[in-house]
Amino acid sequence: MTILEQILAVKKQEVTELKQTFDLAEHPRLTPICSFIERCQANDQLKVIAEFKRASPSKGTINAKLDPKEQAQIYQELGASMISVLTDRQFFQGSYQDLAQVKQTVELPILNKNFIIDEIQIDHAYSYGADLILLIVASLTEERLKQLYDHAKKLGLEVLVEVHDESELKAAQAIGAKLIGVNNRDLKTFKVDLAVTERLTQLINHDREILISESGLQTADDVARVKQAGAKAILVGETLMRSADLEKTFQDMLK
Ligand SMILES: O=P(O)(O)OC[C@@H](O)[C@@H](O)c1c[nH]c2ccccc12
Repeated sequence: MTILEQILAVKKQEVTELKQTFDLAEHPRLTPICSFIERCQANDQLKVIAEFKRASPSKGTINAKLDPKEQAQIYQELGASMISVLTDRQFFQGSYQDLAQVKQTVELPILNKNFIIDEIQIDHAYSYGADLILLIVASLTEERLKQLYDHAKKLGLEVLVEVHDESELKAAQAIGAKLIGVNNRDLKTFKVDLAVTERLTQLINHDREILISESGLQTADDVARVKQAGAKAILVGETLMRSADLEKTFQDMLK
């Protein structure tokens, strides 16, 4: 079994549990939804999506000591346009508590990073204050992708649709996705290659689709490369979570 298959098996169990324990009607959302798309449309500046990620299956523990509220506050002060919060417990050491705390701390859109396979997970994320959810094309059939996308939109959420190759990009475009995340990391092999962004950008309709380059970005050269390729935003996790001087790391990456 690949890691992705292992993760999806755990998600199936979580969905069964959630269906028994969680009901959106009993946990209404209290905060309005904060749009990322509007921020992207406001100006041409490259947007930074800063991620809170304690661990990952490919890297193990990245940084288990950081407090999500403090980290999110610093991300906001340094100019991040959105915060991404991993909420998977088993593989990424995250939680919905982290998400709720980040949402309470900052005035930025919050992206819930998880492996969504069922509507109940979307309801749950919505209830905890997520403004955007992630849908990973590689882990869904085209039919489920469309159903989950429509469910999220009905709640008023924005959806980041993640792709890694041409056929996945086609599937994202077929459902009308506006926010397209090109993951430079292959979720099956964990290999990172920024050429994935450079390849897929050519198939994107940049007038109506927003390209977000995700994963493996470390240096100013990396950032310049995906920006040059047409990325409107970058999603950075590990580099920020390992940084001992976030101000310098932001400056270094964006110079
Ligand atoms: O830590 P990195 O290499 O900067 O990557 C961040 C982000 O792109 C990565 O965490 C990610 C991209 N797609 C995902 C899907 C699920 C979990 C995590 C991810």
